[in-house]
Amino acid sequence: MSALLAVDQLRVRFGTGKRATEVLHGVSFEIAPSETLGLVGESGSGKTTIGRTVLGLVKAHSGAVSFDGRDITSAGRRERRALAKDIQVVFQDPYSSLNPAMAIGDILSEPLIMQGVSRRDARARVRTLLDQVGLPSDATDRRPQEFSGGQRQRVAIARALAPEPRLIVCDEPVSALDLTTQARVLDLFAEIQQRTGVAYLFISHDLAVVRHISDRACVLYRGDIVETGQVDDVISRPTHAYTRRLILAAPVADPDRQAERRRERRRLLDLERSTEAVA
Ligand SMILES: Nc1ncnc2c1ncn2[C@@H]1O[C@H](COP(=O)(O)OP(=O)(O)OP(=O)(O)O)[C@@H](O)[C@H]1O
Repeated sequence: MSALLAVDQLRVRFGTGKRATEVLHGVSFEIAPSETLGLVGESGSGKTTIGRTVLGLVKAHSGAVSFDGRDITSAGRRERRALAKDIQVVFQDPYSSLNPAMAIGDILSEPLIMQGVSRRDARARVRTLLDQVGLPSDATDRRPQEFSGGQRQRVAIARALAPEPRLIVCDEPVSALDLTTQARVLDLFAEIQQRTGVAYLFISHDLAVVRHISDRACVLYRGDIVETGQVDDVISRPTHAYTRRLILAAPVADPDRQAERRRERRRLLDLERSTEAVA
């Protein structure tokens, strides 16, 4: 695989001196062009920190992150600006990620104009973007608060697509949406990938969501990747106890099976705790 993004032995620490805490302990993975890599793990495992490091918002303590062969970790301001076109982001909360004072047309055209695109071309591009994410063209004059959560997330996706990026970091982009809207937005991500060839680093705590969208998946546990593979293999043949627990945590309709899964999850958790106590 020739990697679009390569993360190699990434360590991230927050704080300094005695107060420094390491939250990523040497994480490595790659994403190929047009591929979706799902990054799954419980709250606090370090998923967002990985995404923010890829976006250049968090400094690596050691290790390397390279995009298309260029080292991102040591990129200066000018290189960062160039990379910002190639690597975009969609955040979890469509309510706080869009400026409520701006009309959708301005939200989408402003970054293009800042890149030197003429106002006229930017307007035409905004119409195409709205069409691509399934929003009506009259959305340009309306403000974010006039839209539902799912529609706002479509605007956020359109904004990420505007500079024609090659990678989008999707940080829990459907977690704030109801289940039906989640499925529609996930389908939109897949459709956009087919059309544009963009790659995704898809961060989620939800294994079902990761399974729906990803080609491969990495399981992150307390700052370490404990499992990597084709998403169906990771789910059908988990090798790490934490992955097994994660799978058992997903709800099933049958109450007897649900109770059985709960017991098995508790057993694995007790086993893990007793192993930690011995260590
Ligand atoms: N700026 C920061 N300063 C200090 N600690 C931080 C900072 N950002 C994150 N952390 C800590 O790093 C750890 C990993 O956080 P991170 O947000 O990456 O986890 P996560 O897996 O994305 O969790 P969640 O799903 O809850 O967002 C947590 O213990 C968090 O408190």
